[in-house]
Amino acid sequence: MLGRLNHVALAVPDLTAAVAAYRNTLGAHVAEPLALPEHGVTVVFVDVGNTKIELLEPLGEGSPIAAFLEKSPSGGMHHLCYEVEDILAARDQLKAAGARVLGDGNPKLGAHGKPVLFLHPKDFFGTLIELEQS
Ligand SMILES: CC[C@H](C(=O)O)C(=O)SCCNC(=O)CCNC(=O)[C@H](O)C(C)(C)COP(=O)(O)OP(=O)(O)OC[C@H]1O[C@@H](n2cnc3c(N)ncnc32)[C@H](O)[C@@H]1OP(=O)(O)O
Ligand SMILES: [Co+2]
Repeated sequence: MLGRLNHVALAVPDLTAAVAAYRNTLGAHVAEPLALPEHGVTVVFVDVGNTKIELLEPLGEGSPIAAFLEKSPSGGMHHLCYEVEDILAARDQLKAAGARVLGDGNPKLGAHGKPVLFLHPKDFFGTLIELEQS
């Protein structure tokens, strides 16, 4: 089922500061911020060659990462995103195996304009998993 690691997401309290640190201190290739109001975040992708780092900042009320940042005010690793060839087949296989698919279970378009789903962190040893259709 799992393909390549598409990105590792880091929730940050201040996206501007995180972009400056990655661009200037770490010398990384940093893309422009992308507001995703339907997901309650603003994201910036950092290309590190073999995968991407997704820097996430809350956007608007009720952001799904607000509670995470309340628990970890300086930020932290938020989720891993794996690519899957067929996200609906993957979803059905995971549900049949008893995994919890978050939301209404239907894929939404993510930051790359491809369908994504999330799996509950409690079902995967404390790590929030995102699946993105490759
Ligand atoms: C899709 C656009 C973009 C992209 O890449 O294309 C993105 O990635 S957007 C990313 C932001 N969107 C999401 O994260 C959507 C999925 N997330 C959720 O549905 C919630 O955040 C959820 C259910 C994971 C947690 O919700 P909430 O924080 O309100 O619930 P709790 O505080 O009750 O947490 C329950 C339990 O889970 C632990 N938890 C929460 N978040 C994480 C996390 N990121 N990693 C690991 N564990 C997490 C939390 O600590 C609670 O544990 P407990 O031991 O019960 O205290
Ligand atoms: Co993501």
